[in-house]
Formats: sequence, structure tokens, C-alpha cells
Amino acid sequence: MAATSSLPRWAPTLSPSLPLWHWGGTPNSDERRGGATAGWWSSSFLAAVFPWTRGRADKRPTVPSAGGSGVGSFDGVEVLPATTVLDVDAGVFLTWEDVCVTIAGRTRGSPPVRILDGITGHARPGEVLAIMGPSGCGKTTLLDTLAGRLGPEMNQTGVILINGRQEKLAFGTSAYVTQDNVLMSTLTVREAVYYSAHLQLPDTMPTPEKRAHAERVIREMGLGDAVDTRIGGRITKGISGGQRKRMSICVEMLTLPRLLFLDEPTSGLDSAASYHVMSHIARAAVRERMTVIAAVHQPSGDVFELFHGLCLLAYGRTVFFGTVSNANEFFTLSGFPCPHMRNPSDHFLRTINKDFDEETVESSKANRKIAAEAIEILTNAYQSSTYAEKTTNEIVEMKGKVEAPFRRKEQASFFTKLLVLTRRSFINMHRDIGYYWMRLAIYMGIGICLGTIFYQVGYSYSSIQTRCEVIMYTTALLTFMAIGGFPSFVEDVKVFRRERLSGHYGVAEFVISNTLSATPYLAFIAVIPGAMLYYLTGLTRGAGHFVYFVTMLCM
Ligand SMILES: Nc1ncnc2c1ncn2[C@@H]1O[C@H](COP(=O)(O)OP(=O)(O)OP(=O)(O)O)[C@@H](O)[C@H]1O
Repeated sequence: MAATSSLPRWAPTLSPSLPLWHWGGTPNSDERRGGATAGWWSSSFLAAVFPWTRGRADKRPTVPSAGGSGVGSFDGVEVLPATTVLDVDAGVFLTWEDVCVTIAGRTRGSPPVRILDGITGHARPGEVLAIMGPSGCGKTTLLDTLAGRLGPEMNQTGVILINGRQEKLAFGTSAYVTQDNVLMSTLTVREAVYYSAHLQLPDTMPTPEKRAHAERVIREMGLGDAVDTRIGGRITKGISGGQRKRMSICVEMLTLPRLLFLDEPTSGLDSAASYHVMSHIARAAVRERMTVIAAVHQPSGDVFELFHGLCLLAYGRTVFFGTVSNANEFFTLSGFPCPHMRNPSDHFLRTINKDFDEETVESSKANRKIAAEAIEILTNAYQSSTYAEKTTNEIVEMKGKVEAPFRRKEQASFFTKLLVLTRRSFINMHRDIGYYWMRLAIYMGIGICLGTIFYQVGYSYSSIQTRCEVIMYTTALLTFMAIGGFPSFVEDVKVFRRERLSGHYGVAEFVISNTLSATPYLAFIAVIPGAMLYYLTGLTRGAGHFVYFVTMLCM
């Protein structure tokens, strides 16, 4: 657990019976409730309504970490004191037995395709389990299955237990870092993590503490130099791919979940960054008794040594499950010893990758075994080995553990989430040049074009037809223009999907906050060209036309 010296002055003396966000002892309750929080919100509200004031709000000095001077350095990466966000819930002993996943065949009548075939294993608190195997072997599918995120098109069988019982993990208990880093491109690193902290952490936690915590997690992920850089996306270049990956981990690490799933946490990172990120996660796992399951592609020797357990898959089957040190022994005993000076993880993956067997056969010497044969030998050897027996015994032992059910972690209130999401959405719209500002320019262009073509249509009977044409053209053009907003909308929905799956907020908060933030913007970009068109065409009799134009433009 964290060093008490790093605890903030209002932090309680930890007791195992205290829930995560139960912070006793509030020497400065003013600051907690009325002072800091209200202050932040008033400035937030100002910045939300007038986004151009945001710069000033963001330039406020950041609150120093609770640990004060306890910041050290580790190979150039700042290592901050143990976090102050402590959890006293039981650890997660996750076991899975004979897990099979199938998907319907591509053509009607064809047999289902088996993606996972009888996978058995376990993960325990304080340890990092690595799931490794060639590309397409089922690592992500296994993670999705364990996290309860399989798509409806997949069929799953087998027994997955948490502390010996079937349990749906409550909010804040588990987190999942996906392979594709879905983030809001218009925000800076600091903003994205702050907003996430405000969405996930409870209202009872003082705002300065949330910010300090977010700042600490950012630094622990080695993002200290990129805090004010925008994430970037479709149009603008922002942080690098590796930094995006670290950002994704950062956001999910904020609540220090009991169970953490990581899909390719080191992809896109250089070997030093991979090591620092994984070693931070491994340290956090030990310190906070987190259960970490990571699907990894090609770990360097240093990173590989950080893993406690290894689940080696090949084309949906288990090649090996056990400790990292036993894996080497198992490969040697099965006739595939790791060559001298070679990274064991490279050796394992090379031995069981059959995607390039044809090339191997052509270039191999007489009696060299191709990967398909090696997989057959290894999977059979594993099933009858003492390692498989040991895994079964450990699962039986873990199933016998009686731990109290997990409590749902206290979360931000509906109102707070709504405010945070509305503000974030405001900023996103304000900065999304492609969607809003270009749209305004194009609408004005359309307004001028149509207005000059149908200049002063007049009020005679013959002008009725012209009026109809104006309305028809406006409708048609704007309907096509609305499609231009799709890429931004799709990006927003992706972020929403990720955050909803993680339990940060629900559909109601998303819909309300987007409506609140989008309405003034859309009305703004609709009223100006609408008024221009209204004035140029001379449709001055009949307010209905104006309302119609504005409504259409808002689409
Ligand atoms: N929805 C799906 N429909 C059809 N096939 C699927 C689906 N999802 C996964 N698969 C197949 O299942 C296999 C395992 O996929 P999965 O994404 O789990 O592999 P992976 O080991 O994570 O790969 P990578 O390391 O390249 O990310 C692949 O052959 C993939 O094509």
C-alpha cells in the first residue's frame, strides 16, 4: 500500500473496512465543497459558455502532487510517490476453464468457426499475466471473453469465475484498454485526463485532489512533456502513436481498477517506453493488488521479465500456461530449447507461428520441424504435463477463496457528469474547424449564392413558384451538407462507446450533454446564413420561412 508520507493532509488512516472513496478527516471542508469545487465550476461554466476564456482557465497553476517533494527520477522518467487513491477491496482471483468461442460460418450451412478452443487459466492479484501468441491466435478474443465484452455474433462456453463465483464486476472494479486508442482528438493530453478524472472520480473527492491525481498518472505514464499537446486525429497531427497508447492506459488507470485488461499496451512504443510503461503497471499491480491481464505482441527481454505469468496461445489453443520461468523449461523439455542469446519470447513466438510455414519448408534443412508440427507437439505435451495439472490445482484453490463481493465504487453524480460532458463537448465543437467553422463558411456561401439567384422574389402570385424553388434548393443542399458532419459524429460515438462500456456515463448523459452543447453552436451557424438568405430573397413576409430556413440549417 502507499506510503503514508505521500498521503494528503485530509486522507484518512486507512482501514480495511473503508470503501474506496470514503475519505474521513476533512480539515478543510470549505475547500473541499464550497471553495475549490465551486470555484472550479464557476470558471468551468464560464469557459463552457465562452470557450475563448478557456485558455486562461487552463493556465492556472496546477496543484502539486499530494506527495509533495517525493518526486524522484528513474532513467529519465519521473517516478512519483505511491498514489493516494487507495482501494481496500479484495483482490480479483480470475479463473477460466475450458473456454470456447465460436462464430457462425461465413456462408449459410458452413460449420461455425472456432476462435478459442478449451482455454484454461487464471490470474491473481498483484501479478501481470501476459497473453502471447502469433497475430490472429485469439488474444483479443480471450481478453474480450474474460472482460465480458464479446460481441453478440460470438458464442461462448466455459466457466469464468471471479473469486470463485460468477460476478458481474461493478463500476470502477475493472478497466479495459483497447487496441485502438479511441480518444477525443481536439483535447490536449491534460484536458483529456482531467475530464476523465472528473467523470470517474466521486464528487466527494476535492477537485484539486482529482487534478493532482490526474497530473500524477500523466507523469507516471511519461507524458509530462506532452501535457499541453493536442491528441490530434483526422485533420491535425497531435501526439505520437506511442503517446496515444499511453494516454489510453492513463485514462483507465485513474481509478486504479482491481482488474485491468490491456490489449497491446506496448504496441507503437519504443523499447525504453515499453519497459517504463509495463514496469509502472507491474509496480502498480503489486502495490495496489491489481490483477493485470495483458495481450502482448513482441515484448523485449526486459519487458518479458516483468510478467509473472504467461498464457501462450496458438490458433485458439493453449500451448503453455504457467510462470515465465517454467515456459523456458517446458519448451526445452518438449524439444524446442531456446537458442543461446535469444530472447525467450521471440523464440516462443517464432516456434509457434505457422503463417509462414511455406517459406520455412522451402528454406529449411532436411529435418527441421515446421510450426504446424511444433504447435501439435507443444499443445499435446502441455495437456499431459505437470504444468497443466498445476494450473488446474491452482484454479481449484482460487475457487475456494471466499472474498466479500465487490462494492460499486463511488462515482461522480449525474449532474457533475452532465456538466463535464457538456463542457468537453463545447470545447470539442469550438476546436473542430472541419465540422463547425467550415460548415459556417459553406452555409454562408450557399446563402449568398441562393440569395443572389433568387434575389428579391417579390410577393406576386408568380413568385409562389420561385419561393417553392428556394425552399427546395435549400432543403436539398443542406441535406447533403449534413453528411459532412458524419466523420466528427462517428468519432464522438466511438469515444462514447468506449466510455460507456467502461461505465463512465450512460446514454442519457451523452444525449443531453451533446444536445446542450450543440444547440447554441448549430443555431449560431444557422442563423447567420439563414438571415442572409431571408434578406436577399426578400422573403420578408412570413416569419415561417425564416424559422424554416433556420431549422433546415440546424439539421
Ligand atoms: N467478429 C469476427 N468475425 C470473424 N472472425 C473474427 C471476429 N473476431 C475475431 N475473428 C477471428 O478470430 C481470430 C482471433 O482474432 P483476435 O482479434 O482475437 O486475434 P489476436 O490474437 O488478438 O490478433 P492480433 O494480435 O493481430 O490483434 C482471427 O483469426 C480473427 O480473424
